[in-house]
Amino acid sequence: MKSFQIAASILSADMASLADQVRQAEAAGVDRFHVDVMDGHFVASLGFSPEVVRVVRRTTQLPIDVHLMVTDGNQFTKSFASAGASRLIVHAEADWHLHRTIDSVRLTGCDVGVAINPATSPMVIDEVLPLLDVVLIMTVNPGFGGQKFLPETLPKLERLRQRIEREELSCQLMVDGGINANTAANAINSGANLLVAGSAIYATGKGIAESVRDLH
Ligand SMILES: O=C(CO)[C@H](O)[C@H](O)COP(=O)(O)O
Repeated sequence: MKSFQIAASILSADMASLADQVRQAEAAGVDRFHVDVMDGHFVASLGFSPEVVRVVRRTTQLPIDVHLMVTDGNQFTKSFASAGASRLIVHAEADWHLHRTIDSVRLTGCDVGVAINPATSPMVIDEVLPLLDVVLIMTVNPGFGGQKFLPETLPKLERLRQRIEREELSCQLMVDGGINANTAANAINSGANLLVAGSAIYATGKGIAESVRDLH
C-alpha cells in the first residue's frame, strides 16, 4: 500500500473545462482536490470563490481541501464549508486567534488544518498540533503555481514527523509548492504523506493521466 496521497491543485487547471479537468485527475488516481483561496492581501494573487468549490463538489466525491491564503480565514469558513469543502486550512501567520479559528472550522463539520510559510517556524503550531487533521508545510512562498521547491523546508517536516510519531497523533503532513516527480521523494522521505501538485499534474504538456502516473 502506498504511504502517501496526492491532491490535485486546480490552480493550474484549465478553468474553461474545470469539471473535465477534475474528472481526468480523478480517473488518473489522485486522492483528493486542493482549492486555493487568495485575497490579494495575505498573498498577491486573487481566486478562488466558493462557487468554484461548488463546481468541484458537483463533479467528484473525492475530498476537497480549501487552502485559505487570506488575512481573515475565520470569516470565510461557513461559506466554503457550505460550498462542499471537506477540510479547511488556515494560515498560522494570518490568524491572531488560531485556537478560536480551529474551533470555528470544527463547528462547520469540516476537518481542520493549519499552514505555515517557508519563513515560519513549526513552533507556532506547537500548542495546537494535537487538534489538527493536517499541517500544511508550504514548500514555496504562497500565491503562485509553478514555483521552485525550497529544500530548506525539509527539516521542518522531519521535526513534525518525529513529534507526530512520538505522540501517535493522527495528523497528516502535507506539502505544497514545487512538488513534482523529482521533489516528491525528498518530501516523502522527510515525513510528508500528502503531496499537493498543480503544475506537475495540469501543466506538464504530457496530459493529466501520464503526469499523475509520473508522480506516483
Ligand atoms: O498554494 C499554492 C501556491 O501558493 C498551490 O497549491 C499551487 O497550486 C502549487 O502549485 P505548483 O504545484 O505548481 O507549485
